Amino acid sequence: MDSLSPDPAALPRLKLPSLTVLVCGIAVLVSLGLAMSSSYFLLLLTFAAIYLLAAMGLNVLSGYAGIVSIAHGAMVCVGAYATAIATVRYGWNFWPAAGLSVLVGMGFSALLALPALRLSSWYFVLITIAFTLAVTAMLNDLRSFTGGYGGIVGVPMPTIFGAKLEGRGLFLLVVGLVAVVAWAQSRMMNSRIGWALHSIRAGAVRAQANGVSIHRMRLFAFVFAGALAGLAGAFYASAKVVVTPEDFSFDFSIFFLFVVVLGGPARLAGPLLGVLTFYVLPELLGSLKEYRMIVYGIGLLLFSVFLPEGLAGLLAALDQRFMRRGAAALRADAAAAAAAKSPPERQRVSGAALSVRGVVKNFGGVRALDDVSLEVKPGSIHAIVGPNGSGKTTLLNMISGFYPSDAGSMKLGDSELAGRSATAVARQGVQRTFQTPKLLPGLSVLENTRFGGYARERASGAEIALGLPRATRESAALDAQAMHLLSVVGMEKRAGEEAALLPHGQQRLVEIARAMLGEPRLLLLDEPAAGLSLGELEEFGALLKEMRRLGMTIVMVEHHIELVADLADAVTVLDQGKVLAEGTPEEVFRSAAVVSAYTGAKK
Ligand SMILES: Nc1ncnc2c1ncn2[C@@H]1O[C@H](COP(=O)(O)OP(=O)(O)OP(=O)(O)O)[C@@H](O)[C@H]1O
Repeated sequence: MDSLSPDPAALPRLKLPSLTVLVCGIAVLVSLGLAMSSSYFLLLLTFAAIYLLAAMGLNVLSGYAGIVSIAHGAMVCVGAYATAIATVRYGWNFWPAAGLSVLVGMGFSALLALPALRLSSWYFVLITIAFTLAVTAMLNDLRSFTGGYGGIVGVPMPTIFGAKLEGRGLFLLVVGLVAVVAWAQSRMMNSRIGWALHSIRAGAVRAQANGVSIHRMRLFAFVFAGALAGLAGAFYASAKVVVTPEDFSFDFSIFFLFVVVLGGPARLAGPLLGVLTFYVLPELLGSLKEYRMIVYGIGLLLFSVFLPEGLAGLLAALDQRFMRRGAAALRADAAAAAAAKSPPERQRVSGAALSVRGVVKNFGGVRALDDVSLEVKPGSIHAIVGPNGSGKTTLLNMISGFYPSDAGSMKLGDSELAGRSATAVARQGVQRTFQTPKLLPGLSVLENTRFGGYARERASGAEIALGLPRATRESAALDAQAMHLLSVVGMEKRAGEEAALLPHGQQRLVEIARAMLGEPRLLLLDEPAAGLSLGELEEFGALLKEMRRLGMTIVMVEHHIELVADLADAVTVLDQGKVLAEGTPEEVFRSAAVVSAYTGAKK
């Protein structure tokens, strides 16, 4: 067996059957729609598909990006009114009106994004509530435009080649759109876009360290959700023929959040399962309809205790129990096959010099770094050592842009790093690992490693969503490179497994592979050897030497003195925020001052 092939005995458990569930669910919906002769049921299923379209948008915003919005129903409402006003008052055809609804949904959603980029989540939730109430109030107040309480009557059906789509035709059209959106969404969420959203949800640090612009990604999530809400609104108006403020009461907005949360947030099949269980089922069981809000409340209580990952999470767990191969494992297989077929060459890296001069950092009254300077030569390994609390991690956090400096300069090659955000520093070619590994939970080893290539990917979001050749080629090539790097750190056999479940030492190796895929000009490692066994330590040392041979510049904070003595070209010793000594390992570790700082012995 090729060394890159995953070991079948350690094959990962199946993960995320979400796409399969979604495809089957859509197939069931279509079959039901085709079999139904009752126009009531057909209309019910049409509304289910419309709600699904809207909920899929909210899943990106609240599920994948983790931004809780209660204003989604209000977005559907503005979309519905945009189509109603354009068609009924101005005589537009349905299609341009639906286009307008999409734009209006995107516009309102982008407006709502502005406070979300600045406020804490609680304040933002309050703003979404206020927005929902304001939209409802406006519907009544702007009577001449919206028709007030009576609403707007006579919204036309869509037409295709002159033929009106009613009943089954409208149903199939909406389900067709749902299928297209689901297909595009599954591509996006299994690419750098989905990983970037995931990293924001998992904590800004992970996102910034990979060069993700948090503002841009959040704005994308808002605009995407707004577009789908607007489109769903257009179909809602058309299917209903009449829109009134009553349709868009407050519980309409809450309904979408329930559907996403109880269906399974950040899972492709979540909204489908949510709509089927919390809309179609209560409607079919007639009497339950009256008690819908009570059903939601009880559902929320039970789910929060027993099924925090929603219905889709339950399916994934069952799946994990009974099946062995899944999307993550299959992706790892494909990457292994590609890497084995044409092994990516280990290319030379153009490591940059790092020059830190007079850096100062205060935390309140604590001076964590006091006039610290160091020079790191390109293509060398520079170790930073010192007793606990001497400022080593603070220095790495400042170089990588996570802490602003109070004074001093930090230059990578010719570019100044001081004053730049962590995202900008990562995009300058600085990659880092953390004392406690920060991998993306729920994603495989390969996917986590692939995320390291985020800033290198050139295919646009649209190319990824549509699966255009450049995006597919680029993704496959990076998958193969990631697999190769995993083999370099000895983790290739675990490529399809969930990274966050591995022992810490192995997670650290995955983090190093992730950082290497970014082809960094400077690699910062924070205690990389912690938790490694003796054998792993030896392999790790060899790996760092190989990286240096390829030209990478490495700065590592490390307590393991033997490893530092074996690897480092230069060492800087920090003590109480000051540079205590610098030089080669031999010079530094012979210094009486250094021995005293470590042992507490008198000089
Ligand atoms: N975010 C922070 N807020 C307040 N004080 C901080 C913060 N980060 C670090 N410090 C303080 O700055 C000093 C240096 O801490 P730092 O974590 O950089 O040390 P270190 O050398 O990396 O220690 P260790 O080897 O234990 O990781 C300590 O006194 C610490 O308490």
